[in-house]
Amino acid sequence: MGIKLYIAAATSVALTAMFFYKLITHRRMFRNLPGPPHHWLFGHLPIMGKIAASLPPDANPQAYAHYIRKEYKLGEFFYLDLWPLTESQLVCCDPEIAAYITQVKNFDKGAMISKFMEPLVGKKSVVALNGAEWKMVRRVLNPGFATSALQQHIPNIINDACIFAGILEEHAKKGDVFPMEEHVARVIINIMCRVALDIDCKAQTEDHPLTAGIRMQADLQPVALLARYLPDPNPYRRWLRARNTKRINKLIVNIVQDRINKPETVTADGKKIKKHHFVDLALEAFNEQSGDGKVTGISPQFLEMMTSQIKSVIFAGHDSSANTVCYVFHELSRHPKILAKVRAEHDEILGTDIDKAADIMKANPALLNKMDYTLAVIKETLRKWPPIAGSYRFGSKEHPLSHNGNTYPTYPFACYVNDYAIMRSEEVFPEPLAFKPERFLVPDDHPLAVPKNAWRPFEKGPRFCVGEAMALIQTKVLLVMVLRKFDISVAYEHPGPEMEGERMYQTLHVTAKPKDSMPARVSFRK
Ligand code: HEM
Repeated sequence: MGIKLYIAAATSVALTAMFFYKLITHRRMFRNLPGPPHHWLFGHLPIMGKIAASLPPDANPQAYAHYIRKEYKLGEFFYLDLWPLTESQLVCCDPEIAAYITQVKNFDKGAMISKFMEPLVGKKSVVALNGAEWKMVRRVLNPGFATSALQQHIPNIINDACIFAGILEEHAKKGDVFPMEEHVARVIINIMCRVALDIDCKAQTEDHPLTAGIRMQADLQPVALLARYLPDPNPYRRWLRARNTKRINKLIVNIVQDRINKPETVTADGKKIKKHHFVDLALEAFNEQSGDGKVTGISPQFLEMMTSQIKSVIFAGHDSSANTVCYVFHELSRHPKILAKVRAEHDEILGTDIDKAADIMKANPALLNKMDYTLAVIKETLRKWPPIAGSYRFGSKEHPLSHNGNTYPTYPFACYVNDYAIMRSEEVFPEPLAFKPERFLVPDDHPLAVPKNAWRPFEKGPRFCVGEAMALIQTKVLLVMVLRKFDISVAYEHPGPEMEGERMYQTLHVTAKPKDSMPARVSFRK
């Protein structure tokens, strides 16, 4: 007994000593590094706490580093000592430093991203993989989202947008207030499922099990501040998530198996019909890489890889796109002159008969490429309201940061390329809180012109968003089908918390979702 006690006491003394040794050496790393005031015992945790307390409790944590930078007048980059809560960070708020990390060196994705995304998309997701495995999966993903494949989907995207317009029409007749994000998310899920899986899950009008599973999984993500860093403390939620994951996986595996067993489709004269759905193109690409030209044994590993990628595109794609559409509606509702210019552009390109717009676009999808002003509006929305704040990368011993003649370590830090801070920076985007689509239309020597590498809502470099083209196409189509028919307004029914005067601030969902899903009212255009 005596010996056991002695061993227990000695172990706890040794563990405490190790903890304090780690604490002191860790905190000392920050002595000469730029950053906000540093506490010898707590590092920057009190600063994080202070900034979090100054914002609404459900504000998306992607904004924290930006507000720390503003509050402490920090420069192009700074360090945050957040151990033991999470990895300590090198926060990058400058386009050129961001380019160094993501475009020039393309540092590996960091651990934070796997922690947050794994419950949604599995262990083998393109979003979190690195090295050769990532390269292989990315090659599999690219063809399904290339512009040539997407062109084939435009008629169906238009059909989904027409159903969405019909749903808004019902709301316009009722004059009710409804959560806009929920409707937009459903139309986008439908589009994603068509493009990725070649299924019409009728997400806008029926409760397909896949739609329900996807929405439920997103809603089960823990959103409290600490839950982003620590394991989910709610065992019931963890169980629900695991059960829902099994259901979603089963649905997707069945779809993939059906596609594998599906006979080749051929034309009357026996030629193979070119495939354009992601699931088929991904299967083809996997086959090519496996070298035998045919999927033979469907191994559990293969199915895990496929399921993970399908979930990745659906989760990475639907939430971010839906949130973007909501913020476009929001900005246009309070900028009537900009809205009038968008409508005028649609009239000019598609004619003034709104009911013919769908057929005209279907007959000539290239018309969407002519909508320069609409594109500028979408880009400005993504600048101000990026659904994903940036990229977490592992620092590298071999590649420190050179800045103004000095060298700074990137290792052992998580390099957080903070696109949110870059795109809301006064020095990079004059009047960052103003909504100015003309930033994207002025010549390079204009004071408003966007500096190189500064607009990065889809990130840049080899790991830029695989769905960028698709996100832009579906957003344009939805705007065309809706804006000339309806006036949309944000309709919070009660006063409540705000961020920088914004009632519709970004909260944490899978990406950055508008507060309370954007309560909205729709009326027929006056
Ligand atoms: C407005 C809509 C969207 C925005 C703002 C957006 C933004 C981003 C950003 C910032 C990243 C990089 C994340 C990081 O480095 O950790 C990313 C990656 C990714 N996005 Fe998107 N995205 C959007 C829509 C989509 C769509 C529609 C898809 C579906 C195809 C998609 C699929 C992906 C995938 C698979 C990755 C991981 C790429 C890789 O690591 O190689 N995204 N997205």
